[in-house]
Amino acid sequence: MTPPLVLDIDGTMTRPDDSVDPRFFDLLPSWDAPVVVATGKAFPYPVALCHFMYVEQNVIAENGGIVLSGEEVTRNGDGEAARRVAEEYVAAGYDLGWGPTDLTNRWRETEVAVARDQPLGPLEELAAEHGLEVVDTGFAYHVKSPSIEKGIGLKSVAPLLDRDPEEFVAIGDSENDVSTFGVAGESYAVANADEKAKRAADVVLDESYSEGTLSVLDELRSRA
Ligand SMILES: O=C(O)COP(=O)(O)O
Ligand SMILES: [Mg+2]
Repeated sequence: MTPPLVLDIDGTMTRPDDSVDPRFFDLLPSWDAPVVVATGKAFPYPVALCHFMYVEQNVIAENGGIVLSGEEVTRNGDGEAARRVAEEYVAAGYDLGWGPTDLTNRWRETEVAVARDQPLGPLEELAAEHGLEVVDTGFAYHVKSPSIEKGIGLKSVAPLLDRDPEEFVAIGDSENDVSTFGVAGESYAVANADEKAKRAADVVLDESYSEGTLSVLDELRSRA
């Protein structure tokens, strides 16, 4: 029996150029267990990814700020506080770093993302003043509620899929996957993962990015 999966997107389903590896479009629709996409990205991104991969929309977005399974959507976290941090950060002369369109925050509801080329110190200070934290995913700084994590999202999605969280195999690349690794029964960090993810994972893979993730899926299928 192939196990249910909880997969991170950036750094895990993607190739080094940040594109999603097209092999998942062939592999995941026929995976005979639930597949949950768990990401720090704004909600529309993973929903669209599942739609175009023709995979059921089981999504943990915004690091657990929004959780979707079937028709059920739950929103958590203090988006208002995160937006106040962003306003004060910009008022202090800094920039969120995404340019005039800033789609990543326009579609984000429960946290704020800041580009990694922006100053981190002042952002962390402002976040702490508002009871929030900053998580570095290797792709962006996320200003978020400390109590919201992907792992908590997995605990809420699993029963909706008639599964225990421990049945899931988790694959990820950064500190925002550590909580998922703690909840899933089996966890893998791709070779490009940050130190926190590598320390938290059961296994650190030799291969990076989607190559690493696909090697795990191949192995899981051979077990079935
Ligand atoms: O949005 C990010 O910064 C990272 O996204 P991820 O959690 O899918 O790696
Ligand atoms: Mg990632």
